[in-house]
Amino acid sequence: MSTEPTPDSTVLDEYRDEVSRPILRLFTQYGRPQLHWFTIGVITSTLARFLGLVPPIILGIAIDSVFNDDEAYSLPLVPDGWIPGTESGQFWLSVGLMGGAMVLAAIMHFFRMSTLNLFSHRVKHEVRTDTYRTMQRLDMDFFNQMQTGQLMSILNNDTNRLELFLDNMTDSAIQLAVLVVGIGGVLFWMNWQLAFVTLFVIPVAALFTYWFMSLVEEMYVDIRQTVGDLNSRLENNLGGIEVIKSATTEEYEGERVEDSSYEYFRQHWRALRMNFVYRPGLQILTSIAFVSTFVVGGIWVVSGPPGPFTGTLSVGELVTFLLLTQQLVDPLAQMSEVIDRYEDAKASSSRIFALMSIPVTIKSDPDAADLGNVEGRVEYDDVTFAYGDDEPVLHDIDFDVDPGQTVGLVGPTGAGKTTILKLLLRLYDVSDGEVRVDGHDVRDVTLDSLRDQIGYVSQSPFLFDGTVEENITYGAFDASDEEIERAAKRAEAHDFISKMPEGYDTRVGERGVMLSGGQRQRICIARTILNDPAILIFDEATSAVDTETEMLIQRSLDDLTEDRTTFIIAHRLSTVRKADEILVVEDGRIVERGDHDDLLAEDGLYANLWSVQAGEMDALDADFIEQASQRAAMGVQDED
Ligand SMILES: Nc1ncnc2c1ncn2[C@@H]1O[C@H](COP(=O)(O)OP(=O)(O)OP(=O)(O)O)[C@@H](O)[C@H]1O
Repeated sequence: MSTEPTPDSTVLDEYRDEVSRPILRLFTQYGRPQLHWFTIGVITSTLARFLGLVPPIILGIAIDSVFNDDEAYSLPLVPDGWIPGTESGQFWLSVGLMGGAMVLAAIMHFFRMSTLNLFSHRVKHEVRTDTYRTMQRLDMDFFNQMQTGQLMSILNNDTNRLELFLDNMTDSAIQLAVLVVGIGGVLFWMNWQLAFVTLFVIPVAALFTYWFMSLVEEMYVDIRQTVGDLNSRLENNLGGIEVIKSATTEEYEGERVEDSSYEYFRQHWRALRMNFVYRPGLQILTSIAFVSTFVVGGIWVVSGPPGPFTGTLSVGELVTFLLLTQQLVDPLAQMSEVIDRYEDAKASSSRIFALMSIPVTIKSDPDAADLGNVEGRVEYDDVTFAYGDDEPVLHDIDFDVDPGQTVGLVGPTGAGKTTILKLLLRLYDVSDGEVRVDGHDVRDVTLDSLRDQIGYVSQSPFLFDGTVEENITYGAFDASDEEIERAAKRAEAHDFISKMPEGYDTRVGERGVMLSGGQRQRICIARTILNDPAILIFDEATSAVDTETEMLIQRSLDDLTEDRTTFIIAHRLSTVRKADEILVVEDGRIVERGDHDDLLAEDGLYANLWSVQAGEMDALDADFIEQASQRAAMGVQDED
């Protein structure tokens, strides 16, 4: 069974170790704004528990004074003048007081549950939204290392654990505190000697609990981590279900899920086994308290004070003692659940706070200026870049682009083309050198104002689950129907959208699965056009559409790109042949630059790539080549 730490567990562990007192922090940071609900919850819970003590006390008094006639009827905190003189009056007073206390306790329980649940749900809501907001601002490096399933597990499972802890545990802890203090007080007030017999278990239970907590703390951290690992595995597999089916690896994946699930089971079982010792242990302790009280009290009532004890004990007092002891037994035995939830919540909140304390390096400087509307001059000044601590993938990248120019980036796969443009969006910061837009270093302007000026159609177009229209208007939410349609027409998307059953209202499915790759690309292009940025980046944006559609898209984008700085990354060299300048990237360096004709004349890598593409066509069917050359010739004539 694999217990290798996942990369994301090491990222989180690093920061988790620095999180101190996560539960206290949870209360101070997120509980404070909801303090009023918490306070009402604590007060009503306390009152409800105290009211719960009234019936046994009244019952004891009634047994001794009304039924046995041993003692005068007297109630604590009630002046004797208020008490009826007749036995039947005292009987009905007892009934009324017990009934009243029970009804009041029920009302208090209603308020206790409503307020504590409101408190815990609000805290959970705040923690979850805050964690999400913080998380989405973290650096791309972080997302590269973390698994989506782990993040989902923090946002969902861990925050749910907090809620479970906050409502149930707060209530149980209050119950326990009130009962220990309240019952302890009443027992001491009634008969301090017998109270010692009943309550000696409390310090023993506290020591036992401390021992248990110190043993299970780390186990709960491991459990939370394995839940995340299992989530990641499931998330990965569901995302790759097509690959699994086509590679017929269902059996293999079934085993991998089984391994992850078994690991979760194993970790959980470890903690549960400890619980199996702790829980009955507590039960034994509380039973000892009950039985000892019964034995000592019983002997006392029947044949006078045993051993070192002195004074008298009535039957009513013993009944009250036993009923109250019984009330203490259950909550004490439930302590294990409280501890369980507490440790779980502690592990969860330390993961949440660890995530929140991860430093963000790609952020707007406090003195950062607003970039405003730009002309579109872009300069790369001797840029070197490495992902994380890896070897640099870009070296001495140096080029200038005038406003309105179109620049093509070509080169072998993995050469660094996409990375170059990610630096312009400031998804990563350069290791050395500078990237400037209109003369401003991208690190000196606010991130939002920079990214607002840039439209990026990525290599793997991403659509949100929603309608076509929602996807096109993403980021330009108040665009009119005409604007949406115009953008779609320019992206050559309007025709296929109109043919869909519900047109622009057609749902695209998760990640746009109900559309073809080319359709997804065109919707992403329409989205970018609608946002109307000054700088456009098309990263293999038309790689999934056929050459004819690509030509049509290019033609309709011509006037759009005319006065905007445009970067086009393409493997299909015909896509960039019209560019003002083409940068040929190889192994993270710009090895050639110039326009199409210059580069062909240079007879270097570009010319080779061009011949390879032409060479591939030689190997194709003669008819197709004939038609394709005619189309290519048409495209060239158009360009001319
Ligand atoms: N997030 C990342 N973390 C670490 N290395 C990365 C990451 N993304 C890319 N790389 C590496 O950086 C190098 C350049 O990748 P990049 O995606 O920029 O190449 P590219 O020229 O755009 O390739 P392609 O044409 O296949 O899209 C590659 O060696 C790649 O493995």
